[in-house]
Amino acid sequence: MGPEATTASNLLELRGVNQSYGQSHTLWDIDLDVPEGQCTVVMGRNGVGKTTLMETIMGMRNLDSGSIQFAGEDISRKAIEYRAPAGIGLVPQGRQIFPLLSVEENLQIGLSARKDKARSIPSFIYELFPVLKEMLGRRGGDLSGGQQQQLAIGRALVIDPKLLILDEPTEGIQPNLVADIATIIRRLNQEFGLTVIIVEQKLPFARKVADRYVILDRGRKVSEGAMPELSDAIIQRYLTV
Ligand SMILES: Nc1ncnc2c1ncn2[C@@H]1O[C@H](COP(=O)(O)OP(=O)(O)OP(=O)(O)O)[C@@H](O)[C@H]1O
Repeated sequence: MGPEATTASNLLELRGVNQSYGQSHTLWDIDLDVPEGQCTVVMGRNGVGKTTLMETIMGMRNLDSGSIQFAGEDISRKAIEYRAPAGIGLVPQGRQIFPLLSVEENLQIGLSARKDKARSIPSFIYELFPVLKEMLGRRGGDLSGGQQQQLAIGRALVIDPKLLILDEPTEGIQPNLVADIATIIRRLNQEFGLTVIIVEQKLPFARKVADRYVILDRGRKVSEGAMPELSDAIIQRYLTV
């Protein structure tokens, strides 16, 4: 970044984060800056700790050491129940739609985490995803993969988050629908001003939606930068299987 570039302030900042599953040390000394209003993609081969990092940000995993600042507040020791109302929404890996509940009930589950305890689904969700409105009474399990992904994103949005985390949103989605998901993420980021973190394996998709990249390898951050700086040498070293 040249000296003339203005530095965006960080909505989320991790410093020296370590995390373990029992004896297995998974995240090592992670520093992560997530600039407000930008889309950051987290990449890396299978099993390097990407999902664990997202779950740590959500408060689903305890820190061994280090700190997490969100919107200027230290949330390192705050419980998971606090983090959604504070403004962090998660679209989990595999989507985690409740198959026997209706679309409407799946969305209402997201509402319970709202700070203001609002009872109704914000109308912008149906503007973004008209198909959800048409299918409100249908069971989650009867939706197609692409529709379930829209439902999972809609459920994360009902809390009106400042930060939206999507863990492999294109996994198991038909290739022709992947572009739709890219468009949705772009809109959320640019029109709605949401700060976004995506975990993603598909490089063309990452290049399309993200401003910045971060690469993990065996639990450590090994590279980061503006998306155009992601070189073939880095791809070869850390991403190619
Ligand atoms: N609940 C758990 N208990 C114990 N070990 C776990 C648990 N979840 C993940 N791990 C281990 O932690 C490491 C990191 O896994 P994680 O799922 O975070 O990686 P990932 O980069 O998201 O992988 P993928 O791309 O396959 O989703 C792996 O070695 C995994 O086996």
